[in-house]
Amino acid sequence: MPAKPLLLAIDQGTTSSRAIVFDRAARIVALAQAEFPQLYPADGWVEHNAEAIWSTTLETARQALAEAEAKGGRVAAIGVTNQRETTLVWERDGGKSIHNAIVWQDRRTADHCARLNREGAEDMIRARTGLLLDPYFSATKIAWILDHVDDARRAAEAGRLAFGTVDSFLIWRLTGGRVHATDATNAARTSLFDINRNEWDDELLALFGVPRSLLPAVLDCAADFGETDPALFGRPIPIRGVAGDQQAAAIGQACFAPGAIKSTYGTGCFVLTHTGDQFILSKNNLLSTIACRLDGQTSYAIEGSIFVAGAAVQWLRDGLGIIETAGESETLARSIPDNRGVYLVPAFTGLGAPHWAPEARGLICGLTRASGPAELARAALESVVYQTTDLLAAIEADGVKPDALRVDGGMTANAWLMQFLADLLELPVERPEVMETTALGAAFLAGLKTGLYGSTDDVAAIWRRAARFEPRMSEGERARLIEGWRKAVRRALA
Ligand SMILES: Nc1ncnc2c1ncn2[C@@H]1O[C@H](COP(=O)(O)OP(=O)(O)O)[C@@H](O)[C@H]1O
Ligand SMILES: O=P(O)(O)OC[C@H](O)CO
Repeated sequence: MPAKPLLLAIDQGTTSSRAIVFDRAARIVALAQAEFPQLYPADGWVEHNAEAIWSTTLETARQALAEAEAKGGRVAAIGVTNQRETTLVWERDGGKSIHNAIVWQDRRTADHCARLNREGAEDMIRARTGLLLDPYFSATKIAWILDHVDDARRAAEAGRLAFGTVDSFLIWRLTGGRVHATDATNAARTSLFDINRNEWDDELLALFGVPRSLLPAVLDCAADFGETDPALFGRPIPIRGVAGDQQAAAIGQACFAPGAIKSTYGTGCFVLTHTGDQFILSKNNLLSTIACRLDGQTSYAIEGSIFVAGAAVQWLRDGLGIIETAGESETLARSIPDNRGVYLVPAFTGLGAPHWAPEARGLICGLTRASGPAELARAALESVVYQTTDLLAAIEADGVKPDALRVDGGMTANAWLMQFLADLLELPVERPEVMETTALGAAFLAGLKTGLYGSTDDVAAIWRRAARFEPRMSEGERARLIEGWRKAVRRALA
């Protein structure tokens, strides 16, 4: 009998690299994870060492693969998913990165963006890419590397350098420098890719000062990304799926139909709503982006990002010291009957969508002499929910009406929070059995290309719900709580 076919997902995230092997039924067979250092060389700068990204990826992939195959299966293909926007430039000869990776959170190119904004470029960028003009995206990070590393611009123009987001860099390394490719979802986060025409855009390249010779080929999410160098895993393994991590999570949540929506609650929170094969330009400060591209068919999404979600709970633990574990936030929140008028706006690094207010800072209001750890913990958890209600209001104002929210990420372990979320959104909240939805999405893509799954319907049939939270709060109570939050946000913005 042939060995059971397995899929290896490489999930290269902001704080760690993970490798997970799934069987066809989406059961986890093996998992390995390795953290790597965050580098903060100057105020607002965030970098990763390219070799640390590579070595943790290779090490965890080898570990998970060996463990899974020791149990009797055989990895048939690899899917790659990654922190998005993070930018690398490397030498085509030898593959050495010419600078640390500049991470998505890095704000060093704010001036460059402000200049382009003054020149009136934002409308054109928005219409073609669906993105705002912001240092978050790759284009100005590439230009910064070319302008700050000796001889880089000349080398780029001579075709000696390659650019890639993390997926592309890993594919280059995994294939021994034979494949320079990315997928449409990652290309869509660079500000250089026209998501209507599905092509790199010469005017955007000229605007940001990026030579075309640097760019990878853009493939479907389920496609032939080459075979791994046999020296890495003892045999060549096909790479057949790639997607940015938030898009991969939407795929892992089987969000394939217009209106399907997922929210990932990790350090930050990312909400993606599928809008079908229509590119809808958000009129409410959300991003429009590619959800997935399969068989040349592009589907789109509207995305809202919140910078502080689980990070507020980390602050309760590491900043205030009022809890020892993240799970204790739930016990504290449950210990009081309501929020007693206390609100926290966790604008620690400004506010993301739909406010986009980098200058806003956090505030706590409504304190009385009786306020204590329970009120603060409850306010921190509630803030994550209120921010999601702001996003959902913007999504609905863009004309999309979801009928349930699929959630994943570390914070969704908190059942109190999930119930409060359902109550405030007036929407059922669904938590899946497999919480590793990002890795699962990458595995699904590789499985689609290798024929392990015949279609996205096969994938959707595998998705299983573990819990469903139904809204049950009265309308009056809900309106009162949201009004309190809106007042607090107005104060933070002022
Ligand atoms: N029971 C819980 N209640 C509230 N927050 C939690 C709970 N468990 C974990 N978290 C938060 O979830 C985050 C970790 O989630 P994870 O999905 O691993 O994030 P990331 O991928 O961004 O590192 C942390 O910020 C942690 O504080
Ligand atoms: O690595 P994560 O999970 O923090 O995700 C990062 C996002 O892709 C940034 O856009």
